[in-house]
Amino acid sequence: MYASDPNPPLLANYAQLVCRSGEALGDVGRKTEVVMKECELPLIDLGVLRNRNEAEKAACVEAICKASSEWGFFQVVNHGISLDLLRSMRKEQKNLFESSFQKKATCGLLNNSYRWGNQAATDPKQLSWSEAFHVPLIKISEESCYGEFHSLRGVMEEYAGEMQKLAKMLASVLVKNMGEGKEVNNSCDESTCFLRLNRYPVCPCAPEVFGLVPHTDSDFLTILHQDEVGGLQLMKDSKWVAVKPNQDALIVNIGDLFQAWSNDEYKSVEHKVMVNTKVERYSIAYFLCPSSDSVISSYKEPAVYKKFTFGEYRSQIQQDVKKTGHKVGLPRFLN
Ligand SMILES: C=C1C[C@]23C[C@@]1(O)CC[C@H]2[C@@]12CC[C@H](O)[C@@](C)(C(=O)O1)[C@H]2[C@@H]3C(=O)O
Ligand SMILES: O=C(O)CCC(=O)C(=O)O
Ligand SMILES: [Fe+2]
Repeated sequence: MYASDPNPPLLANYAQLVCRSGEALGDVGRKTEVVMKECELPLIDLGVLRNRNEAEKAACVEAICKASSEWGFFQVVNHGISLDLLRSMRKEQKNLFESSFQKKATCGLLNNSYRWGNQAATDPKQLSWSEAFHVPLIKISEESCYGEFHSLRGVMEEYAGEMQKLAKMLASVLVKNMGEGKEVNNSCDESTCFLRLNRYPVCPCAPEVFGLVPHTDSDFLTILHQDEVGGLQLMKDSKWVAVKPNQDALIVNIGDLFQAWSNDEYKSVEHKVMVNTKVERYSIAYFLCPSSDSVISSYKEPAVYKKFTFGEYRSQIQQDVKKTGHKVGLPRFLN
């Protein structure tokens, strides 16, 4: 590795895993040989919610809730976030990831939130061929997070603010549809939410290695801004389908907390990222999370899941990942 090499030592990590587990890639490789069907996620025009036509507004709300139940995923256009801001954020993200692995890993950037691969993996199927900065929103305004990357700060602050507004608006639509008096908004703020900048380097072992291992998100909902490369896949009717990138749209997905609160009405769907041998990929995810002491319980009886706090949920996940190498998630809390 050269001192200026931007890539984390994923190949060495991977080779070590293949030797340690003593197995060929088996399953992972075979499954991905199947040619994927590309799907267009339900497309929702949020511009409608800003106009005065009540019937159109009601139809838009219905479309959001239907997609959240049937897909757990949808894409939104006319979301109110300027395309210039999305472009600037992407440019800054690339500039940051182009710096050396050494710098990203050791210079305390973005609250020391840099991570790569999966150091806890004991099996090639648990490896994620990617690097990320997983940043608490509350740190985004701190100058000390940016080192030499001065221009990233303003853009990231604006981006996080806009994502926060959009996520809360969508959450409020979903909550109102459940007929709930409660609001998600009170427990989610700058001190509880996260922005995750992802980079998926070119992978010589593609498609046998995941860019990001199959998982559900552990939050209320996620807003994803992906580039034009593609690679995101989700479970639909027990099959993996590939999401067709749309540069005008942001992708929204339901997380575990909304699934539990809505008593399985909204679905937190498993998704993963595939990598390829030719071109790197970038994405940014915004996670709408509550405080650790927030209680998550079904809005109606009989409840599918036991009551839990977000803190309890997260520590159970960490414990499972440590013990078994993968997240168990909601099934741990079934009644
Ligand atoms: C090894 C893991 C880290 C992760 C939980 C997991 O078991 C599998 C997916 C990872 C992921 C991806 C999306 C989110 O960024 C995240 C916070 C989550 O809920 O699942 C991470 C987890 C993590 O980074 O701790
Ligand atoms: O990069 C992507 O498309 C998905 C990222 C993701 O699932 C995550 O960060 O939780
Ligand atoms: Fe995810």
